[in-house]
Amino acid sequence: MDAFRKQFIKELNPHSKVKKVIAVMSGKGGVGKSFVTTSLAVAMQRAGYRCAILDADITGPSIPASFGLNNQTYKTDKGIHPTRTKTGIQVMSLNLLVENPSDPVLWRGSLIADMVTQFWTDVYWEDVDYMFIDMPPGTGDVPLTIFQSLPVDGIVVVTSPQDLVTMIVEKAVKMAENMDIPILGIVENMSYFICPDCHKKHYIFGQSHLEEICKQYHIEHHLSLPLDSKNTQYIDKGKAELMSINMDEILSSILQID
Ligand SMILES: Nc1ncnc2c1ncn2[C@@H]1O[C@H](COP(=O)(O)OP(=O)(O)OP(=O)(O)O)[C@@H](O)[C@H]1O
Repeated sequence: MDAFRKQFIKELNPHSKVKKVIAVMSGKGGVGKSFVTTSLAVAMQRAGYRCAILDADITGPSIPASFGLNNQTYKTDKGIHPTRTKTGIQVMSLNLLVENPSDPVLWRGSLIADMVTQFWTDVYWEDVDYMFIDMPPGTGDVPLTIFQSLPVDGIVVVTSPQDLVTMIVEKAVKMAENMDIPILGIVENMSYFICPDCHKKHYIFGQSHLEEICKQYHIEHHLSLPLDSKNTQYIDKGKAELMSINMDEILSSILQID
């Protein structure tokens, strides 16, 4: 990281240990960024690494529900302890701190960015190999502040196959480039659907533009994920850790960070 960027980075809680930080971002909402964050953390934890999820999607925090987590945080002299999932993934989210998770968060951007920064400075993250940040959607003020405040080692961009999204994903890729943070891969979510009756692949949102984008921006790793109702059900029931999605293409890129 260059000296200019370093001066804005906030100090991690001195009791915490976090080796690598991966931000999962999308150019716009509704592409399944939280789903991909969850899938990456589950797959990486299954591969034997100690993982954490920092839920920075403050206005739509869906990570705790996908693991069936309720308010189980507590505070000691080391800081606020994150909640652990059944397989031991450490999770911190605003929804674990508020009394009523369905209350809307009516905060200005600066307050949201402050909250996320506090998840870095005040939470006690215990021996984390890979922390995944579920970023707020888009390329606006809040994601920008988070990228400037936290030492992100790499970015995974999530997209969906509509034509319109191509332009928006380019915005996300360019934002990463401008900040000089490497793009570890692009995940095209809901890329296709396999019909359970005829077993044919259907491209319900249209043809993919993933390869063109990756070629244009020299991004080596990309992955297309199907829309699979079995996985929606696992998430809805709070059993994300039972999903089996092959994320190897992106995991291998993450594992290459020095
Ligand atoms: N590939 C997929 N297969 C099955 N279900 C999916 C898939 N991607 C997302 N979903 C489901 O769709 C719903 C919305 O996904 P998610 O919460 O990740 O996205 P979002 O909040 O709308 O978008 P984002 O996180 O990009 O702002 C969730 O119930 C999730 O489980």
